[in-house]
Amino acid sequence: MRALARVQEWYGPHSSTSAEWPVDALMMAKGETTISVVLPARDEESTVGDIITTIRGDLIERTPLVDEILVVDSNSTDATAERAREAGARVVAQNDVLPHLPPLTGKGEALWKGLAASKGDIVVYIDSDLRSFGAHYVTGLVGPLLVDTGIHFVKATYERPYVAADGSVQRGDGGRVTELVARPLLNMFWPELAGFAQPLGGEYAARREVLERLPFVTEYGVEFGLLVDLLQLVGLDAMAQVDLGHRIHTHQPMAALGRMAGQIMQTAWSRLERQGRVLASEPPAHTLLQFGLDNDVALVDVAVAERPPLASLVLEEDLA
Ligand SMILES: O=c1ccn([C@@H]2O[C@H](COP(=O)(O)OP(=O)(O)O[C@H]3O[C@H](CO)[C@@H](O)[C@H](O)[C@H]3O)[C@@H](O)[C@H]2O)c(=O)[nH]1
Ligand SMILES: O=C(O)[C@H](O)COP(=O)(O)O
Repeated sequence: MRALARVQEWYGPHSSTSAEWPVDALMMAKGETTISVVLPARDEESTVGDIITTIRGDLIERTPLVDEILVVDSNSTDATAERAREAGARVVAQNDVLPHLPPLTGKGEALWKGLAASKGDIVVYIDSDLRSFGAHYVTGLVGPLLVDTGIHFVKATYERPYVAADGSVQRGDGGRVTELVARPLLNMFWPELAGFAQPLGGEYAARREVLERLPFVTEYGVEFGLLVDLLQLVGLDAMAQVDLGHRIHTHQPMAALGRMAGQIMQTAWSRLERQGRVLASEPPAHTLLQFGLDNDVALVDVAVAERPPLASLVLEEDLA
């Protein structure tokens, strides 16, 4: 656990640790508020089941804090959907949600479809590749929302080790795109968000009414886009941060992280342009030339698309 006292002033006024949100106290604060946990999952058969089993056992059966567990199967080719169903989640296929819309791809699309397919007043997003998950991830994220009506969004922070293939652990070396791309960009252009220590982390919770008013960038631009757009929509004072201890997940190879970095830079550019802070004489290129170990070369597309706020879609469909 971080020495929170030392970093509290940087984490912002609404910072806490998961230990400050015991489940019994949350049950008293919950009242009629309903809570959905939404897990995007692409080929996560080895981890998704254990995460759901923990949520179901601790936060539905033992203490009924959570009302719904929804897995969005993001075009998996493995047994993700079966493992999730066996463990007790409702599973929807990403492309089966709002099927009249042409499908888009990636994690942002999974999260937007998860919002559309879930019902809770509070939506908690949790990645499905976590190897360090505990029920305190969910209780920590919903705590500030249940007790303070002025808080609309809660983002996790944690220590992120790098776990090498041989099992050796390097403290502080995880989150490479976070440290090399996302945090420098935020510090340059949205310094109010610099206190979010893990801006790319996949664990956060928000009120449905707020999420439905936000556009969702597709692919891996989604977390960066949500943070910047939330700052504009609700302001920093409605955004909280909770320390969940540590986070271990499945590391992607460097080339995949290069593509992720490209998508995040495209997202940052789109927000700078939208906020009138850069004037583009031509749009940024969205191809990335990548070199492999054996001089193999690939030209990949790192463009991101965007889903409109869900509330605007519902309104359009109501009017049609
Ligand atoms: O097309 C996709 C890609 C990923 N995922 C799921 O999204 C989660 C996170 O994806 P992952 O590939 O594990 O991302 P990371 O390498 O862990 O990237 C980090 O940085 C990303 C960019 O901000 C965030 O989206 C991630 O949550 C965060 O963990 C996992 O459950 C995936 O199965 C999908 O559902 N669909
Ligand atoms: O947040 C990040 O930077 C990416 O998830 C990569 O994380 P990793 O370096 O721990 O694989």
